[in-house]
Amino acid sequence: MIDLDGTMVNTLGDFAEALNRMLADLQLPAVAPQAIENMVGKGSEHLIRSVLAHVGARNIDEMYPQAWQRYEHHYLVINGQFADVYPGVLEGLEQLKAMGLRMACLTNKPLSFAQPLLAAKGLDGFFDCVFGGDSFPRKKPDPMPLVETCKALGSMPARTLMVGDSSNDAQAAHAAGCPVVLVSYGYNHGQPISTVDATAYLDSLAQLVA
Ligand SMILES: O=C(O)COP(=O)(O)O
Ligand SMILES: [Mg+2]
Repeated sequence: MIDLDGTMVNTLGDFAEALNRMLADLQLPAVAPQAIENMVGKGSEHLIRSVLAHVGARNIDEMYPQAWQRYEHHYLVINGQFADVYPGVLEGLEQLKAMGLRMACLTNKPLSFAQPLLAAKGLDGFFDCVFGGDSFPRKKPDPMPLVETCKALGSMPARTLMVGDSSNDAQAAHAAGCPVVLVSYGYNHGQPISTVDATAYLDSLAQLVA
């Protein structure tokens, strides 16, 4: 099970672009990409609410439905244009595929954002299934998405590796009973990844099989 944002694709540019187009529509000030980095990983609603609070919006609950509608519109237009696959990802996925392993992409991103992004970056062919933050009633760090993904893969949690970039992924994996490997270059809410308990830490997905 491989996470998407911060693990396979650096989507910070996409988030910044879609959020700033949303903020312009709402006549609110823009946000810097560095400020967004710490807010990514807990799904779109958390991200939008955090950004609205960051720019000093009032009545966030009232504004939220329109903010989400503008964000979704803009995100789907720009999806992948300001995002890059991290070095070593393609190599790592090819190595895993060559071992005959079944693979799932498991992200908190909405499924309607995740699928076209994987396709645009040429990563969709590696995965037997793709699940988003809206595929199950609860998101990571809840263990539910991992438990359900293991079922879809036909694999026991204890024999199913989660690969991610944040404490969200690790917490969900621990609770689901899955081993977890974390990459050092992702987002992790602004905290060093070494502060999060994991089976191993990698600087590149190309190191995973070794
Ligand atoms: O919070 C998001 O939208 C996505 O985050 P994830 O791909 O790291 O799960
Ligand atoms: Mg992530």
